[in-house]
Amino acid sequence: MTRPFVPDADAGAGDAPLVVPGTAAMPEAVDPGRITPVMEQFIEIKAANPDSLLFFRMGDFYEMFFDDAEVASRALGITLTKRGKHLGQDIPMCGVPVHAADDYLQRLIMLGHRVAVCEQTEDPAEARKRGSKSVVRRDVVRLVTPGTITEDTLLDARRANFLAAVARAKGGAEGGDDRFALAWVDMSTGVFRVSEVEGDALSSAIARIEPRELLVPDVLFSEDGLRAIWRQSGAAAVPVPRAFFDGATAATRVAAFYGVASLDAYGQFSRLELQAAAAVVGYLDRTQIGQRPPLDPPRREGSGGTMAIDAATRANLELVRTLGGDRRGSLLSAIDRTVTGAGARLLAERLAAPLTDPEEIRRRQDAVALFLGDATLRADIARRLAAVPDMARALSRLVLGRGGPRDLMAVAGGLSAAAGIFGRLVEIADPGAEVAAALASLAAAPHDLGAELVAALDDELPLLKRDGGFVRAGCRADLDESRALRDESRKVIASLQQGYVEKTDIRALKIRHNNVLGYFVEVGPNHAPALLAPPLSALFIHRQTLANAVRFSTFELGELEGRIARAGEQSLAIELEVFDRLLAKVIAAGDAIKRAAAALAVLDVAAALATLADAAGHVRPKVDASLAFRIEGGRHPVVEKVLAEEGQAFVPNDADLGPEQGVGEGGRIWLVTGPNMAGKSTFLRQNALIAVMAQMGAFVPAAFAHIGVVDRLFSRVGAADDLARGRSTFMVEMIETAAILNQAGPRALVILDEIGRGTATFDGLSIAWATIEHLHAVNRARALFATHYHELTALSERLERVMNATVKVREWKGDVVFLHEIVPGAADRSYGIQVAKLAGLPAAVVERARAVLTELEKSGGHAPASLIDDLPLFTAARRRVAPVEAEAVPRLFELLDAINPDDLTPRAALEALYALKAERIKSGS
Ligand SMILES: Nc1ncnc2c1ncn2[C@@H]1O[C@H](COP(=O)(O)OP(=O)(O)OP(=O)(O)O)[C@@H](O)[C@H]1O
Repeated sequence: MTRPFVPDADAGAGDAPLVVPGTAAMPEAVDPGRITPVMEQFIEIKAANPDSLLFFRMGDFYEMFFDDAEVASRALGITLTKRGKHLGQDIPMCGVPVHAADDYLQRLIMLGHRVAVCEQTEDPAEARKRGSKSVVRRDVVRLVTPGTITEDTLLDARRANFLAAVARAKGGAEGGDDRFALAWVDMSTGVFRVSEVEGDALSSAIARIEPRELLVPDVLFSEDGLRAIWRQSGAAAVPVPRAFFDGATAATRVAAFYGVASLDAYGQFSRLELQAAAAVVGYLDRTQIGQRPPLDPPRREGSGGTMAIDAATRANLELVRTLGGDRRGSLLSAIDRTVTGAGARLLAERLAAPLTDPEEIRRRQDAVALFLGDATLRADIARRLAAVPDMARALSRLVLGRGGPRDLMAVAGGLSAAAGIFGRLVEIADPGAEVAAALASLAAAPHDLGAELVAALDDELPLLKRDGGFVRAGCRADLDESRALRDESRKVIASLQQGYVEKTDIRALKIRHNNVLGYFVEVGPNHAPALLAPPLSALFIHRQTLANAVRFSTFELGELEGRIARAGEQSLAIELEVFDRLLAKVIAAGDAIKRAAAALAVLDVAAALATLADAAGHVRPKVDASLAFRIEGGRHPVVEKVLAEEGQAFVPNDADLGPEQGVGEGGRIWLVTGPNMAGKSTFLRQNALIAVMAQMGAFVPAAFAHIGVVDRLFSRVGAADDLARGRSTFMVEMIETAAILNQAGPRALVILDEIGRGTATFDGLSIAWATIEHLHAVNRARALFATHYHELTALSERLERVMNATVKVREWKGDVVFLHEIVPGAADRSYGIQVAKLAGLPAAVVERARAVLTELEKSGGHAPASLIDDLPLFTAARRRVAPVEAEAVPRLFELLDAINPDDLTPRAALEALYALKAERIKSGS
């Protein structure tokens, strides 16, 4: 029986299946009378899984048919063929071999498809017993979606793989704000979290989690204002029937998932959080088809425990990937020295959610300090950790029934490394709370089980348990016996062949094996007559004649075959029994194993941050509940690394944004002016990154740092286009600035880089001006503001907490030399022309720009009419336009004006291009 993708009937379910836009659909009309039984079976199963590509198992292949075949062949670049007819039409088909299916699955999942894996659920021999026309039973055993994968080959070892669901409570009739809840799980490790967020924090919460797949109630899927959030999340967003989120049954459904009567033991959850959690577990039930992933109980995350960083800030600071989407060049890749996948995932999680509790931060710092103080210990732990397999993910596969012998071995390897690491660290007198907690988890790990696994499993292991050969010799006497019998029989076959060669005098006679005939004797066609004729025909029974071989069976071979098969079957049965016994023990010890894996990840992160601090000269920041922000000799961790690779030094800089005695309450605002390329943006960002690193518990690239916890971090760069969302540069800039001015409080850290640049000079200047005044008077946040508007520096005279800072440059023989040093004061001029010269602008343009600048400066910023006429570039251009062409220009402009590139299909764009070209030819003739 296949299960349609519908919510539980008892959850007040409708019968709407989950439909993901863009996936293949089945032909509407089906005439079962005219199709083969297999096709009939396919159509039935496909109809129950309309939202997924159906991998239909046929022997050694997964086949796809109809639209699925077309979609998959295009996506995978595999050949599309035909198989039979349906309603008079050819049935398109393509297939992938089972042994390589993971690769293809991965590619389809990456492209946002979902795949229903349909297996043969009985032996073909069983089907034959029901009659020669019977079709092998098949059933969908699993739906593979981006957020529910567990295979190492499909997962990124160094990244969590979250499936998230979002539930909404509409604001009250009095116009209260909407509230949202998020629930997110990593099925591959068992993490399960829930959290409630205000409407304006939804996108930043999703940005922090970075889910691979996001379940959204279908009513919210296309809602204006939310659609952009789903799209921006980068996750595969899936509209899910509302019944998945049903509030009345949510708590019961989550409790049922854990097999408990009530969730009280797991903590208190809001109704909205339970709705999101219930959607997640409901979806897991549907996609895992009866297999229950080993999830930890849901844990509630309060919103106050971590630094709020919205999506734009995350992107702008390039925390986990660059603006271009690469991991290389991000803060995470610059600071990641972890040696295990689990450690890398924990580091990424900590970077995405810096803490706000100084005490908790201190505990993490203590662990880093411990490893920093002892290089030998650190190197030893890193070496041991490097050999640790991904225990958490192996465990998850085992519990889901998808694990093999190698997963058992991964658990064994992890446990034995855990024992070694425990032994190495337990001697330390005062390891600090974080390491002590990790050690307690390591101590509680099931070490005996680890030893038992190692004793039972062979050194070389097959991927699948059904291949056998994974139980170590000497582990079970009965297994050794039946293996000996099997191997003995193989020797008997070799001697039988020798006997037949002698008996027939055919040296080329061979005994071979295949799945159809079993063991058989094979000779070339020239030797066949001898075996077909008496006396040998009494011994050799003819089975098959091929172009280049003739095959026979014998009574003795048949006998032996039976013995070998029985021995083989018996060996495998014993091995599977051993597997199941070990598996049961591993599952029973699952929680302790998971805790040990988590402890190893914690140690990996602490040791890795210590390694980084040691190599890159980071110091332990002082983090407390004050409003201080004093950095001495701060550096940008990524730019410094890039410069170092080029053999250049980074110039460290100080920042002090904390309140100052005698200058009123609130943080200070540094207004940074300076030429292009001087290092303003680098300076701004480095201070934000230092805050993030300090609060995630890392040491920081500075000589000294004192930070009063930052509760919200904002970083904006003016004039960042957001064409994908269809907003103009300036609009984006203003929306983002508005968000800051509305949300930043005295604990926030605000980084504004050239806000106001995207519009006319005076408008931009006025907006920047008013923004600073507001930040100063209302938000009172600690802020860094970089600008090209030198006029703003006058603000420092009026506003007590606004300081001017500038980046030092030196002029040398008409060129500009950047010193990258931030000093008090305002820039005297912008050096834009010198920078343009450095960039290689043609000398004539640079010269002319200098002349124009002098004129403009003389006339106080207004372009005198004489200047326009004098412009040599314009006059030159005017001269070059021939009279006939000049006439054509307005017409060309007209054509261009009529074009709206955003509305054009590729074909219309091409036609527009032809029209322009035609006009040009007309004017030239
Ligand atoms: N402290 C520093 N030490 C050494 N090199 C630096 C430093 N700061 C910046 N640089 C170098 O200068 C380059 C330009 O820096 P940045 O982009 O921060 O300048 P900017 O003043 O913001 O320029 P623009 O106004 O054009 O955006 C960087 O790519 C880096 O190579």
